[in-house]
Formats: sequence, structure tokens, C-alpha cells
Amino acid sequence: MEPTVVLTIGGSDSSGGSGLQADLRTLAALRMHGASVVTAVVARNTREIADVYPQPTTVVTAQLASVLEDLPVAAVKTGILPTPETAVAIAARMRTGALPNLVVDPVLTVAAAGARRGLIAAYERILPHVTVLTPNREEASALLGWDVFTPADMAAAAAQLAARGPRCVVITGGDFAAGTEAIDVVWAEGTARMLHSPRISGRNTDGSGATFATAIAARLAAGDDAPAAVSWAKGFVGRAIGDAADWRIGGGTGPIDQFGWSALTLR
Ligand SMILES: Nc1ncnc2c1ncn2[C@@H]1O[C@H](COP(=O)(O)OP(=O)(O)O)[C@@H](O)[C@H]1O
Ligand SMILES: Cc1ncc(COP(=O)(O)O)c(N)n1
Repeated sequence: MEPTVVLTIGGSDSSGGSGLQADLRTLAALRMHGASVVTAVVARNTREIADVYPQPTTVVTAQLASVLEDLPVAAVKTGILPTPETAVAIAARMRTGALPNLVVDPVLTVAAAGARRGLIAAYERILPHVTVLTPNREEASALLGWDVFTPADMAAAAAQLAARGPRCVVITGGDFAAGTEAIDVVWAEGTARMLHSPRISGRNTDGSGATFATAIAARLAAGDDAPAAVSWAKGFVGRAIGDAADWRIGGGTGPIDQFGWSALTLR
């Protein structure tokens, strides 16, 4: 049986923890073929982001055109769109319907300095084409212009973002400092619902947002509806975080275990 194809559009992370590297690892773990469009090259390790090098928009659109003219892309995930110009060019492709089952993780914090305001405006052009939008609380706050803090805020924010076009919105709460649960709020088909899972207190969570969004895209490609894809991805990322809890890869926040490697005894 041949694998389903999922396209990820985002940044290369030199530490391998998040971005395209996490996305491709997630897709491989889920037995899918990942195509990838590089929008930025990020020089970073587990401790800090040293620099972000946006790729020229022509480089991004050439990769995208080449993939779309040949591969049978069943779902698409976006991560870093580093400049408003690149985001607008990708939005134009979305408008043609060429990017099915579209999961958008609006990574705003890694964007080039000064690009944030223009990027937020560019996201307005993207939102109408989105199947599932997966901002964390900070990203939701930036997109909406008000501070999203409590679970009640998350529910209100999800509804407001959904009114701008996405069929489903998940606001992730992985950054809640306290509490024994990792709470996300999902808005779909007119109602908000809380998703709870045990909060894992490991040191390694890098790439959890990227892994979550890519797993959603993979499940959409496999035929799940959005709420089912989101619930499944939440279980997957929780297991990946838990399995990497004791890893010491680098001195900071390290990668997570999409493959269940920790459960293997190979040395
Ligand atoms: N420590 C944790 N334990 C369990 N689940 C977590 C933890 N941290 C994040 N998650 C889950 O991982 C997914 C990604 O969330 P989050 O970390 O908020 O994304 P981002 O990396 O974009 O900030 C969410 O489903 C969230 O609930
Ligand atoms: C290259 C790169 N660096 C960081 C992130 C954010 O990742 P996450 O959403 O998992 O925190 C990303 N999507 N891409």
C-alpha cells in the first residue's frame, strides 16, 4: 500500500526539535510521506533561537508550485511564514483551493523582528481557507489583539477566530504553568469544548505544537473529521512528550519522542 502524502510548509530547525524536522518525523511515525516547503532557515539549539533567515518569497513559491504540480497532496500544515509577503503569496495559493485539509499553526514568535504586525494582517487572508487553526494562547492573543488567559478566554477567543473563517479552532494551553492537566479548547460546529489530558512535567516539549498540528493534518488526510483528528492528535502529542521526559538532548528544552523510541530497548 502506498503512503498518503502530506505537505508541510515551514521553517527548518537546526536543532531538529521543531519546525519541518518535527513535522517530517511525525509524518514518518504515522506512516505517511512528507513533502516540505522551506520558508525560513532557523539557526537555533535547545537553549535559544540565534537567528531566523527568511527565504525569498520566490524560493518558497517555486517549491510550492513544484510540489503541487506533481504530488497527490492530501493535507497541508503550515508553521513559520516568516514575512507578510510570503504569507500573502501562500494565501493566494490557498484561495485557488490547491491546499486541501489545511492546518495552520500561526507561529508568530519566531517571525523576523518587525514583521509581526504585517504578518497578523496577512493571516486575515489565510483564515478563510483553514480547516483547523492551532494557535497557542500567545498566538491567539496576537491575532485578536486582547490577552487570552483563562480557559473561558480560550473559548471566547476560539469562537472569535472561527468567525474569521476556520472550520475548527484549537487554542492550546501547553504553556499553563500550574495545574495537573494540559487543557486545550476546541471550537467546532458552533460549540466550544475543553480537551483535557494529564500534564507531563518533563523538561522536553520542543516541537509539541508542530507535532500536534501535523498529526491533525495526517488524521484529516486519513479521513477523520476535524474534532476526531484533534482528539487523536492530542493523545499522540501527549505520549510523545511523556516518552521523551527523561531525555537530555542539549542543555535546554529538548525534542519529543514521536516514534516511541523510548519504549524500544535498542542501544
Ligand atoms: N507538558 C505537557 N503535558 C501534556 N500535554 C502538553 C504539554 N505541553 C503541551 N501539551 C500539549 O501539546 C499540544 C501543543 O500545545 P502547546 O505546547 O501549547 O503548543 P505550542 O508549542 O504551539 O506552544 C497541546 O495539545 C497541548 O495541550
Ligand atoms: C523552525 C521552527 N521553530 C519553532 C516553531 C514553533 O514550534 P512549536 O509550535 O512546536 O512550538 C516552528 N513551528 N518552527
